[in-house]
Amino acid sequence: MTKLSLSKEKIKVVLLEGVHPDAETLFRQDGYHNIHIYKSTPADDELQNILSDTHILGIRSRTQLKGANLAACEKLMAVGTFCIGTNQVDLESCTSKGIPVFNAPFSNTRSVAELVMAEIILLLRGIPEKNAKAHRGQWHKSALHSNETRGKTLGIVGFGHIGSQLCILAEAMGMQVKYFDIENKLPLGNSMAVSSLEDLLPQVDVLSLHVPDTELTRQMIGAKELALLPKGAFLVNAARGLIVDIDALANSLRIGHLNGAAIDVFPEEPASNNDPFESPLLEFDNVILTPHIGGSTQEAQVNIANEVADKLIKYSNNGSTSSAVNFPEVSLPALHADLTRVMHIHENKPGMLEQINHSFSSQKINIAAMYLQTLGEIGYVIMDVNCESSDPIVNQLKDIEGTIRVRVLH
Ligand SMILES: NC(=O)c1ccc[n+]([C@@H]2O[C@H](COP(=O)([O-])OP(=O)(O)OC[C@H]3O[C@@H](n4cnc5c(N)ncnc54)[C@H](O)[C@@H]3O)[C@@H](O)[C@H]2O)c1
Ligand SMILES: O=C(O)[C@H](O)COP(=O)(O)O
Repeated sequence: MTKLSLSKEKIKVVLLEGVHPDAETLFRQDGYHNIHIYKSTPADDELQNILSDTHILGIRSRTQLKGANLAACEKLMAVGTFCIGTNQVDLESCTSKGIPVFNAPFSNTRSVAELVMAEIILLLRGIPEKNAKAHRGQWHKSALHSNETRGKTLGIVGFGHIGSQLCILAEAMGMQVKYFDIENKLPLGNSMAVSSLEDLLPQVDVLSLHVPDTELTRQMIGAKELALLPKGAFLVNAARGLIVDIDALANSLRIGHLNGAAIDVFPEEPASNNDPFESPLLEFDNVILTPHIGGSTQEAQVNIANEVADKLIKYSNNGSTSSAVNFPEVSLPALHADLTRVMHIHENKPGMLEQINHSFSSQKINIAAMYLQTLGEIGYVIMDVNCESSDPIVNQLKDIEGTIRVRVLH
């Protein structure tokens, strides 16, 4: 069995934010027992303390791994975001520290699309308002502003995994789908691409957002864009809170321009279920408010736990970085019993390989196999070698200027 330079007993795995227990099970089955589980994100001081000796960290969308938190991660080897989004992590800093970040790019796609489809039906029937009134003892039987989905136009912003999955569900319900994406995307079924957001907005009955949180998407739906939607339209946001100007949305609902909304994500979200939730949208009966649960189904959480834990374990056990979001991707075979695997993460600049090769030849170490991949500023080279002790070569490799990290498997 392959031995890690740091034994599995010593590798500290921290799983925050109630990551599904299947992840812990997978780590334990593989021999990792130094596992620490937290239901939410600890407060900043405690978090920094926890992170100071953590080797493998699992988070969901809430924990911010930036600035001081990331600076506290002196021993961090790999990060798993047990969700789709990775905007909560400073990916550039992770890369420059030689830390690969893994996510689950489509394990909760279906869950989000189903929730959004359900919300579209409820909004078009005016259910949120009728439900709220019924809870207050008011009977509101009326067909006014109550419509079928069939024949209505759904505008989708971001035609990626979730947007396109939603398109399939919406078309099955008889909706006409029009979408805007910054990339050229294949129109599925009868859907039609629209060349700009401004062109899309006036054409839709319901607008649903499925873009990541980036500099380009932050506040992409503000007062101007809301005004371009037809009077009586609906907005759904199950993407990220900062994509919509929430005050402009509240204003549009207040003046009766929008007829309702379904919002799952907010510019500021409570750190845990014990913290209060505040939003300018609380006053509106015609708004469905959900606590960022688009991907929170048993099916999705089980899939995510297994997918991300598996990627983290593979990286720790054999160095594979397949589907890392910020790192050169290398898929490695199992290490031959007679060999030692030396993994060298370095700044991607001319002359590195020459120096690495020279280190091995000067110590008369035969290289049995070599794998190399680079991505932007970073290079990752893996050598399976014949050597009695790895300490001398590791020390020599660490001395090469531009070396970020060296790991060894026996
Ligand atoms: N509410 C939840 O629980 C939940 C669950 C999963 C994902 N999400 C959010 O949903 C987002 C989308 O998920 P996905 O899996 O579909 O991602 P994806 O990467 O598959 O698709 C995103 C699409 O948005 C497009 N895009 C990016 N910038 C754009 C811009 N400025 N204008 C127009 N299009 C743009 C991309 O080209 C891509 O096609 C995630 O980034 C995440 O933030 C939320
Ligand atoms: O990015 C995601 O996948 C969603 O926002 C879900 O995040 P969560 O796991 O924190 O609910």
